[in-house]
Amino acid sequence: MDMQIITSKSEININKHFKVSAGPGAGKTKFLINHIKNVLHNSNKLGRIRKIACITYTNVGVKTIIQRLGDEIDHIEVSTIHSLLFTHIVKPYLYLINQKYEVDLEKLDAPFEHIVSRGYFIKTNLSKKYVKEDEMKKIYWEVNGSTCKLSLRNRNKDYHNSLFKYKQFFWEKGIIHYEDVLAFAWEILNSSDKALRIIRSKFPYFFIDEFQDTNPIQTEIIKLIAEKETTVGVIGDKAQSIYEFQGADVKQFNNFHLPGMFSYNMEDNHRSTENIIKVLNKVRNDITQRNPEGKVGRDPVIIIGDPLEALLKIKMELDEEVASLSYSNPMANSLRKNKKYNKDERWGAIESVFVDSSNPRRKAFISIIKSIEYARLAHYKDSIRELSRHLKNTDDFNGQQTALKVIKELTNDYNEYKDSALWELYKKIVNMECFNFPEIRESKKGKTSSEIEKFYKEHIYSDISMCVNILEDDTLHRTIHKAKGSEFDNVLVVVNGRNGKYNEKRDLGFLLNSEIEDIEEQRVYYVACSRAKKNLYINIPKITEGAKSELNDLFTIMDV
Ligand SMILES: Nc1ncnc2c1ncn2[C@@H]1O[C@H](COP(=O)(O)OP(=O)(O)OP(=O)(O)O)[C@@H](O)[C@H]1O
Repeated sequence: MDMQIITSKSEININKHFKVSAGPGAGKTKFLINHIKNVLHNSNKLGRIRKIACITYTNVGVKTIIQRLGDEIDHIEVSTIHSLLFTHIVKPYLYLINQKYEVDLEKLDAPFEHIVSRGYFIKTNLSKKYVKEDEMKKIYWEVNGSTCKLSLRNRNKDYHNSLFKYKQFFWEKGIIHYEDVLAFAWEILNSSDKALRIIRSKFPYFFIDEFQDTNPIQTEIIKLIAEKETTVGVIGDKAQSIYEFQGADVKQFNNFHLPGMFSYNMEDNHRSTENIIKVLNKVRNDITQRNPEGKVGRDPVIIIGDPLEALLKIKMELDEEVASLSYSNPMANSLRKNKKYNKDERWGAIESVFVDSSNPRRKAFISIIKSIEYARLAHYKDSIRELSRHLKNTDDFNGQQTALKVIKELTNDYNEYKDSALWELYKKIVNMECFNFPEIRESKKGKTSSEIEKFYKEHIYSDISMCVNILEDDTLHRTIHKAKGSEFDNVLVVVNGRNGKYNEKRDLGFLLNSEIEDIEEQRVYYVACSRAKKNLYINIPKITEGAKSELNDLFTIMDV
């Protein structure tokens, strides 16, 4: 079938599978909203328990779509793929395949992000096979015959049995990870006609936004569901595929085809000004976007110097809100907290920077810090969930009531410990007597302190808390990965290099020598730039004369 050009307002056949491909700001999400309304008004397949499944990549995306649907949310389930599959397939039907996995079904509540457990890793024989603990972040599932198999990214060897054993330590506690949800759901649907029939009958329409970041198992699940009864629609943009590290594979979107499927394209960019679209068109070779509303603004700016100073300067000049989009969590947190990013410090995920020889204490402390930071952003659900699993005693509400009390106290007293050594928070926590971990033996006067005592006494709370990854970040200062699908009037894109080491050829490559089809990092910066409606700023630490003359005609170049 040929590709047809549509706009976000076009009406298409509601009972045919479809795929929409288009660049940023083309109106894909707007089209999806209009299409859902079209289905709601014209389909006779919907009912009280027969709904449209509308899948988006993050919970922030879910919120956006719900807002954009307005009052018309009956007969629609807007959800992330993990949440939908967990609720409708894994939770009710895991028992069908659980003989093999032995998940504690009584304790199974909701899926978790996989955080590498040193304790469980040590209990496997993986280190004897020269697998490093850190590599466990790269664990993934792939379809293998009628079941799924565990592997490690970038490793060809078969580690399935050992990885399975590692995972079982979580499963026997009722903990399953997001990646497990997809694997379990696929296996259930592949082996149970009943489960497949039920999901098709619950969802006669299945639409998926941001499909360029689908992973191979998700694609297989969608194909199974689409075989009959359910109409599937996928929407995406190959240049916005930025989750390769989580197993997303853009080929899945490019090659996605269903029998009888219609393919559509959209050509315009309704979001940004002509000046910004010119930059986007320079980065991208496969399409040239137009600016149908003729929006014109100021030239984008390359601003050289410290990111926080750049942000403050732009805010002052525009006298408007400015969103900052960074590659790493610590940088995003630093701009949100108005605290300078120090590239000489050891930045990284909190799990990798937090040092403590006692595993229960380390885990509890990481959770306590995460929980405080989530609560400060009013993400109370995540905050309570993080904390309640470390409490000494549970209550009638699975520890949630006690967790809430603790969180309230810790957030009220935030100013007392935020700029002090972690030791302040540690003493506070010990006094609360709510957690179950061994206390740190403090050194006597004049004696050398242990590494652990030093760590707690030499690290400032606010530095460590910068390493917390905000799960569902809807603040103005986020990582680029969390800005997918969003848009802001004014955007500052922070390009500060890998681990604070800036290399112009590599880091500004998306503007100087674009290879976005091959280099994910360049796509990430492309996505960031395309979030801007009115004003785009790109912050870099320095610039060469060569780059200046190359970028002069599209950008204003200035120092902080
Ligand atoms: N036909 C249109 N006329 C005017 N504005 C439109 C039209 N279609 C979309 N828009 C506006 O353009 C902006 C981008 O639309 P939308 O978010 O749907 O694009 P998208 O293709 O999903 O973007 P991305 O992939 O970059 O997240 C939104 O502010 C939307 O309201």
